[in-house]
Amino acid sequence: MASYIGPWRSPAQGHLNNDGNGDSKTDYTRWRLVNEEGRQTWRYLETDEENEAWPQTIADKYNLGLPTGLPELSEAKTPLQAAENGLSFFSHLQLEPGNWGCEYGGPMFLLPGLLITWYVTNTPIPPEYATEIKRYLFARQHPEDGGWGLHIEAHSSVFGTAMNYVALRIVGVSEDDPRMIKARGLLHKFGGAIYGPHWAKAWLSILGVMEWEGVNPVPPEIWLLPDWVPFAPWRWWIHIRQVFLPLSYIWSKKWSFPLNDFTRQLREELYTQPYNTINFANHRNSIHPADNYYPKTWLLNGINELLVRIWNPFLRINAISKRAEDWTWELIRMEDENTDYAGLGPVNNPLNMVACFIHDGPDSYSVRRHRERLNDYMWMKHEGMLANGTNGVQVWDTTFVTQAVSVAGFADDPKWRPMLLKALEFIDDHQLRENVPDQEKCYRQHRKGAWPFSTKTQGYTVSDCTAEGLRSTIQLQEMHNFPKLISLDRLKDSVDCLLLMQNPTGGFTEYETTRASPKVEWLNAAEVFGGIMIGYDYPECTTASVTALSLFSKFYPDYRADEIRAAKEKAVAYIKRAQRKDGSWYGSWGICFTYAAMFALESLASVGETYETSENSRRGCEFLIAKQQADGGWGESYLSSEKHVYVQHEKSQVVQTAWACLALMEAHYPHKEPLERGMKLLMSRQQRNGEWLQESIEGVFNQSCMISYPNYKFYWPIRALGLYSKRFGNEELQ
Ligand SMILES: CC(C)=CCC[C@@H](C)[C@H]1CC[C@@]2(C)[C@@H]3CC[C@H]4C(C)(C)[C@@H](O)CC[C@@]45C[C@@]35CC[C@]12C
Repeated sequence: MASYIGPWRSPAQGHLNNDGNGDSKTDYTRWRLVNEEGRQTWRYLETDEENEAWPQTIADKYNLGLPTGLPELSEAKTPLQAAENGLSFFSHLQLEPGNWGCEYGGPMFLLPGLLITWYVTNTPIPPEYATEIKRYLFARQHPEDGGWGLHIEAHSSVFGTAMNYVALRIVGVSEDDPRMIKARGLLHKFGGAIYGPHWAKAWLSILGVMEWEGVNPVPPEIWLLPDWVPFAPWRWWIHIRQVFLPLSYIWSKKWSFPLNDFTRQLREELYTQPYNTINFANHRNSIHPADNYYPKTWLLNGINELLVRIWNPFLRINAISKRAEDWTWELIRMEDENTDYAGLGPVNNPLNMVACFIHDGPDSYSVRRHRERLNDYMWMKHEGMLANGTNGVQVWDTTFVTQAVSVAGFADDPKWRPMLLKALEFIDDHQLRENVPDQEKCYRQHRKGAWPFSTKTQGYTVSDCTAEGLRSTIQLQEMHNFPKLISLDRLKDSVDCLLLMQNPTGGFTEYETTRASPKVEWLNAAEVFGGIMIGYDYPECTTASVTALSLFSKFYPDYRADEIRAAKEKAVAYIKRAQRKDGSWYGSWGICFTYAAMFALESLASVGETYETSENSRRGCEFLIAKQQADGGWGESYLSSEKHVYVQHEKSQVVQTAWACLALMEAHYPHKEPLERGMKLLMSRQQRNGEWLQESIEGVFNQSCMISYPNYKFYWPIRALGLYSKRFGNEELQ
């Protein structure tokens, strides 16, 4: 049977080991994380000379799961000693430009999209990548049923199984491999790939193993709607519109990779009946219940019917389609140029590459630059190679590390100053200094003064990243006397930027102000994600903005004082409205109620509302106290995010214990005993070299998809342990 042999250079056979499952494994001592001004890529050193000349760093070893050789530390007897031991370990993981790096995996639909893109654009996949991608995907296959889900902890679905099956075939795994037989068996039990959601169908059509008739319409003409139309696409949530954009271009062209032996073979594997006998048009709306997290509305189904049965065959006018394609292409080009082809994220970027391949041709600059840039999304870990959810977590992590050191009381200790100075330099380097050219034309939010989530190259404003960048800078420069690398004017720019991000409701969205009514959610075609069509108010983004603005006004009370006061008042009113009857807040970006409680209670405290003075603060604390487990810890399942109710995790989690304790301490919760028990749990899970081990997944997006924040297990416990000692003294716990 045919199987795909990629256009790769021959595998570096001498460097392949066996991973114990019969699969080959690269030599992990040859991998290096290259970090050029925050741009992170992994390199495999082919020759022994190179390998000797360029030793692995501790961070390389740690990220790869190799022994770091870091020593055992003297046993921590107090929370402060535990915080210091934690920082001691974590400081070794700082990278040369001053940031911290980490995996940002979790979603199981990113890597297949990248692989399909590489395949259809004839991009060589380095053999060491292929070997490690194989290992990662098999490591993440559910052993019970052979499938994959939406994210690493999710139940198997058609989306996860069909896409990852294809991914493994692209990297050269035989269809006769017993694990593939099992996966295919499950896929067939689900009814085959025709029961996948919209995005799966679109990717498979691009690869040429599904027909475009099976994909609900993605008409580029919608981009020609005047801007005043309440549901015009520029008003949609940024990730959805930036994915819809290249997809609409590709859909309009009905572009598919030309059939070859490999894709012909895949067509036989993905379905339960011969490919030529499938009426794909009848399956546009076929979706397995395992994938149907958010069923499409009758309105969207009705629109799709009209588009397919009337508009497409009879009313679609070539001249208008051409204008729409030209305009979508112009927007794709602007996104690529504004991000130096790094893109907003790991779904729109590969799709943009396919669009460039179609428009500019295989050897164009745009395709070549995308080819280089897609590597920015790849990450190596002990299980193999995966695709990250962004091109890194650089700014976000670095700001929280500096804050943890400050809150824990270590920032004035000369021992930590070189580390902090480098971190400040990184934060300085990645503040966004200019708006993008033609900001209005490409519908971008103001960004001068903002901080992004990852790097300045990606360059998208994120409200809470801006807030945290501002906060870290003020802490280091004003409270701990670090050099003023970031001028007051630049701090003012970031405040201006934040103020521009507030919605009339008082709340803050993450990337942009809300541009449309929640009714646009009726047009959500994704099926696997909820709350994705517009930018909503988020408690985390709002509370982080309030906390940062409060700190800014403390040091610079005269700058836009009335506007900041008014913005904070409106924001606090929103935070109180968003609080549920039981005292909790639903967290959208971390799991879940525990995460939101930390940001909410801290922001209330920043405006003087604490347990003693505020009913909202009190209710927030009581909610958390009721969730503390017998072992002193807190643990919340990712199912909270999906179900919108608190779901207890079977085991207390270090990260959530730190969040809950920080929330209570920031709110000045008056009883020490629950906090002491929380500290004991954090200390009991710490290893002798100061590290904490990975537990369950920490982050989420779109309510259903989980995403990893591995550095949370370091800086949140350090911050909590340190703050505890500040509040209650440096005594041994009984
Ligand atoms: C196109 C789709 C549906 C998937 C691609 C993934 C992205 C939607 C998300 C991957 C990273 C996210 C989660 C990103 C990460 C940081 C958060 C945050 C913690 C700063 C949060 O407080 C505000 C929102 C975030 C920016 C995020 C939004 C969604 C992602 C880009």
